[in-house]
Amino acid sequence: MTVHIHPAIDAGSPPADADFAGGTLTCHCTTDPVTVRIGSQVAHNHACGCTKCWKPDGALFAQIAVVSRENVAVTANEQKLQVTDDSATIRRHACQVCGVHMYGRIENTAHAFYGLDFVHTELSKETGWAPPGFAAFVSSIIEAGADPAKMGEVRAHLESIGLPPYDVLSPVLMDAIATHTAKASGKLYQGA
Ligand SMILES: N[C@@H](CCC(=O)N[C@@H](CSCO)C(=O)NCC(=O)O)C(=O)O
Ligand SMILES: [Zn+2]
Ligand SMILES: [Zn+2]
Repeated sequence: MTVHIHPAIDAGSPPADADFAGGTLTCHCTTDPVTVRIGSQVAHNHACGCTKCWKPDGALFAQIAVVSRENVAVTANEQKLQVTDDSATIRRHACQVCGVHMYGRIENTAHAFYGLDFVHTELSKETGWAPPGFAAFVSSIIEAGADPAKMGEVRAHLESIGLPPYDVLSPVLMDAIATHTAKASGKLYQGA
């Protein structure tokens, strides 16, 4: 079986451009598309298997990265955006017409990732974005209907294309969350 992860990832991601300063994300509407200007490079780009992140039709995974919220600006047709789930930590702003998620924002100031927005770089025509470096929430693809018997094959394929598979986030991000929690509870000195 050939495993298809995501069209942009299957095609092979171009390398990051060291001087890359961002680009414009455009939704899939053929008329009056929503556009979002990203004013910097992104970080922690990854394949995400969770059920909440937007995936192109037929894709097993989403491709999603983070960027400082001050570098995210809706530049056209903002009236078409609606939050998919008000109760989610990440408030995903989706085009109501085509369904594409344009950015996800954390409004909880106490959250470890407050200040970061979640974006799908494949919505931009520019090249030079940081490519995905790992796969997160891999087991979650089962929740979306993937065959549990195929998980060994999916994980082996992710490894083979340089995306180490994790069932939560990457160790770097999980350590960042735990550090934030430990500082908040006083187990770790705030200045560490
Ligand atoms: N099994 C669940 C997991 C969903 C989940 O926790 N997703 C993560 C990662 S999204 C980007 O990497 C998360 O942080 N979610 C918070 C939120 O969505 O608000 C499932 O698959 O649904
Ligand atoms: Zn749209
Ligand atoms: Zn996700």
